[in-house]
Amino acid sequence: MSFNQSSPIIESVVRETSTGAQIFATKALDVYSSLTWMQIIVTTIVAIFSYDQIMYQIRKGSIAGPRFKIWPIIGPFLESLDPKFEEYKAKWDSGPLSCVSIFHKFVIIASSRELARKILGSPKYVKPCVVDVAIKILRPTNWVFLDGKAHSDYRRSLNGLFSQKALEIYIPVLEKYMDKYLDIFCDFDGPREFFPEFRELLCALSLRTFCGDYITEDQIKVIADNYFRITAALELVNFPIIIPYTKTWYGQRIADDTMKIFEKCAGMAKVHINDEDGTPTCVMDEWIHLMREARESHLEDTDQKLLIREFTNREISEAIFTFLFASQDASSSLACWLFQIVADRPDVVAKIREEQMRVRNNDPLERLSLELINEMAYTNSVVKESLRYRPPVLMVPYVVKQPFPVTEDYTAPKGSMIIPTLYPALHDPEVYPDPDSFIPDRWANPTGDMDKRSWLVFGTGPHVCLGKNYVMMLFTGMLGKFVMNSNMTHHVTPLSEEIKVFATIFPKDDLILEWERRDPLQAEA
Ligand code: HEM
Repeated sequence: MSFNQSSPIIESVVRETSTGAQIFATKALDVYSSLTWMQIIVTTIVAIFSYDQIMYQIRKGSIAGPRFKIWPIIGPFLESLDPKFEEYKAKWDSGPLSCVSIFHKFVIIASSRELARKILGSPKYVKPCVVDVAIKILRPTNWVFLDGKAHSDYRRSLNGLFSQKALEIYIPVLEKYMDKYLDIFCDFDGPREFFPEFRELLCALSLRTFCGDYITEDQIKVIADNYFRITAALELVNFPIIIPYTKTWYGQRIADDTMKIFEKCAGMAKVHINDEDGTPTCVMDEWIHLMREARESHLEDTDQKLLIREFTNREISEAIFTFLFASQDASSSLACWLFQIVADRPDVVAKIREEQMRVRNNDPLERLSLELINEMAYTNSVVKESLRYRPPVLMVPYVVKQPFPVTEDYTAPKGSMIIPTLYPALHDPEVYPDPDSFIPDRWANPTGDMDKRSWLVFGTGPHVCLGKNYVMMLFTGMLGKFVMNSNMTHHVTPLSEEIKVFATIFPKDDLILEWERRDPLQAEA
């Protein structure tokens, strides 16, 4: 007997079942027609609320989290619009795995070093979570939405843009703008908030690294002034539909205008490299140069062809936009904490100055190079410790692609958001003794895996930060130069050490600094 032939037994079961179903349907209809509208509405609401609570209990299982969803359906949505560091910390401290549920989203927070690493290194189960509007703002064709092999192939073609050889190329441009901004800072009259100043500095440095001289001062100013709208539009909790004159609408307009600027720059870079046989000086040049090299050599080396393909100006503009997006907030956060921390510690300042003069053979005018930066071991330790002590990225949201056995006792359900947290991992006393103290010297002789597996500032696994070497190079070079050539005074307020969350983290008083020029060859004043 085949599966699609019916037997008498099955027929009778079907007959009885359908009679039962008919009776049930008739009864339900009777009950329904005897209900008032009010009763129907109340019953529906009770059913939805009960479903929401039951689903929460099932997904929560044994992990930490509120016993019930206190605010039905929305959960802690209102709190998440104005995130507080202390609330995050309380959540991390509540257990290695904890949860919240906001609307239909079930969110799992992993706050131990081991779990954070496990999640970031499990591309089979998870992929980076992007907010719904991100597809509209960054455009659906953007490489950041790729997953699995498509993502790793694309990444291989981008890695060359941040290789040691490529970083060397960007240094002269970076140094020119570091000098320019240090002059601006020293010319300011008295103290001022440096949160906006550092955001502009970092935006300018990134845009010059990415687009070189193809981008104009005016375009940089417009992007720097409006960039905060993009950050606001891509916050984790935002309305998924773009409504005119809302945060997401402004964000999308700024993103579009910025990508149009980048597209034009990419066109100019192609002319410079391909038609004029020019030398690369920025990321766009280097990208086009790598494409050209691959094109010219692919006959002998088929692997090259796989590695570098022909990218359109539009594709380049979209990728460069993601670099700006990935770098802007995190780098501004690092700048704020780094300069606040250093300005507060004269002993650290003295050591940086001593090292700067030593590695430059007492010539403060020596231009930066990768070789010189690599010799600045102590200055590099200060940057590293600042990143550990105040990691700009607290958490990295991922989404579960298939049921994920995170621990022996808990499997994260498909579709839930899972957030490995970096701050607790970088403050784990097992790896970083006395974690709440700023101790750059801990990096002189790193022990165990503190600078390897546990170093989660830039994430780990297939999505590890593309710009991590660039960040260390840029900030080591910049800190050395700024500390050698200026005196910084931090005007401490009761909020200086408090942490404000705006995508990344910043001092709550927006960092009040005052700068004055210093002659490194003069004896210390
Ligand atoms: C202090 C500065 C920075 C910090 C702390 C930082 C941190 C991070 C973190 C935590 C991730 C997620 C990694 C993961 O999911 O495992 C990431 C991803 C990424 N970062 Fe950074 N980042 C910084 C600066 C930059 C810069 C300057 C660039 C670009 C030049 C950049 C480009 C990227 C890109 C493209 C990704 C996504 C990589 C992928 O999905 O394959 N970042 N970054």
